[in-house]
Amino acid sequence: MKIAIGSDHAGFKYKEQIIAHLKELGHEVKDCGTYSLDSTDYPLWIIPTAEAVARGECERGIVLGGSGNGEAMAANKVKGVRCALCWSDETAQLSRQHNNSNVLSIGERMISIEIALRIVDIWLTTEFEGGRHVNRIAELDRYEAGQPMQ
Ligand SMILES: O=C(CO)[C@H](O)[C@H](O)COP(=O)(O)O
Repeated sequence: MKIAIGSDHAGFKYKEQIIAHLKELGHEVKDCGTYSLDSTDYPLWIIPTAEAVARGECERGIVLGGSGNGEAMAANKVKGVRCALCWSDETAQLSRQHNNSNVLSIGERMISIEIALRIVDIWLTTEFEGGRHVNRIAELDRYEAGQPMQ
């Protein structure tokens, strides 16, 4: 799978470790930065990561920051992106099964690297359930396309 990944300074260390992990698993990685621990603004790196997924260059994306909150917000500004902030096995699993998330957000200051890597593994290998969730996502897509909810 081709995976885009991006972080700010607060997610940089885990980004580097997750890149190594993904490569060990045989995935192709597009590193969208940042490239150092120097303080920076997360939208600069997260939006391009999400855009790589939205335009189909990458199948999935992973974004990281201190909490992962702003990173999820930034990624979800990009049309076609469904970014989920995950902090446990179950949130990672459900973000795929119910939400068909195509971008994963992780907060480096919130969880250990061991949990982060397990979340990545679960998120990459869990399938979307479909069924009742298909229409819910279609409703989001319709709203994103400018159609009224009712
Ligand atoms: O998680 C984040 C956004 O949601 C950022 O990584 C965090 O706000 C950076 O904080 P600081 O500039 O204090 O290192």
